[in-house]
Amino acid sequence: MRLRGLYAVTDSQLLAGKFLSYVEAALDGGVTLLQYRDKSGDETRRLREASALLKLCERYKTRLIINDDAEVAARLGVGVHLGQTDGSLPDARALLGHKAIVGATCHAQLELADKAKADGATYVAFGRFFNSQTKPGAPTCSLDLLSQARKRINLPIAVIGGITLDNAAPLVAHGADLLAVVHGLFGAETTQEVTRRARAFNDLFKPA
Ligand SMILES: Cc1ncc(COP(=O)(O)OP(=O)(O)O)c(N)n1
Ligand SMILES: Cc1nc(C(=O)O)sc1CCOP(=O)(O)O
Ligand SMILES: [Mg+2]
Repeated sequence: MRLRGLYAVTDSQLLAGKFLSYVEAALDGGVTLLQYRDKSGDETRRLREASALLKLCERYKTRLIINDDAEVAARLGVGVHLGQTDGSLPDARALLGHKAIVGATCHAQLELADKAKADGATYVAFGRFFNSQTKPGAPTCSLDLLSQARKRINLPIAVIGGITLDNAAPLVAHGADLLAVVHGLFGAETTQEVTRRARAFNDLFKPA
């Protein structure tokens, strides 16, 4: 499977009261990867919500990724996204097997991407590219760094941080494969608008 297109990332606060309906609306518009990102620390909730997302993903033939938690990913048989302090990537790879998607945060550091690749990552993620309501304090990353990464790293590249339909096109032009988006997708007033945005993000990958 080619990892290219919209990478929808959930946010428990933003999606409170509309979690499954908004995620399904995004899946309707087309999602290459769906990341379950929950920072509540409530493991029971995490397993319950991730299981519900897995059912939806199976219906839409979308791959599910669990943020931070390789154990939950292993229980569900899905992929994981690990930041620099989220545990060992080689251990996660060993736990999940060679077919699992394992992503790694590389901030704005090419050396971290080299290491992630050597450790068995499926994709590398750079960010944040713009002001982010979800994670305002994340380190910043430039388009120039993205171009360098594209030349140097032969893995799918995810980009993240403040991405919207208005600012995403240059990221694709500079080599991004996956647009990882929270607010720019789910910060919509209606499910119809979520679906429209998902379609429009995917359209950015179509040849002109
Ligand atoms: C696709 C993608 N890229 C980066 C991140 C950030 O991961 P991390 O640095 O571990 O920060 P948290 O998301 O855990 O707050 C991500 N989740 N997804
Ligand atoms: C979870 C996350 N990680 C980032 C990084 O730069 O590593 S930015 C970010 C937040 C993404 O949400 P939004 O699309 O609302 O900005
Ligand atoms: Mg993390």
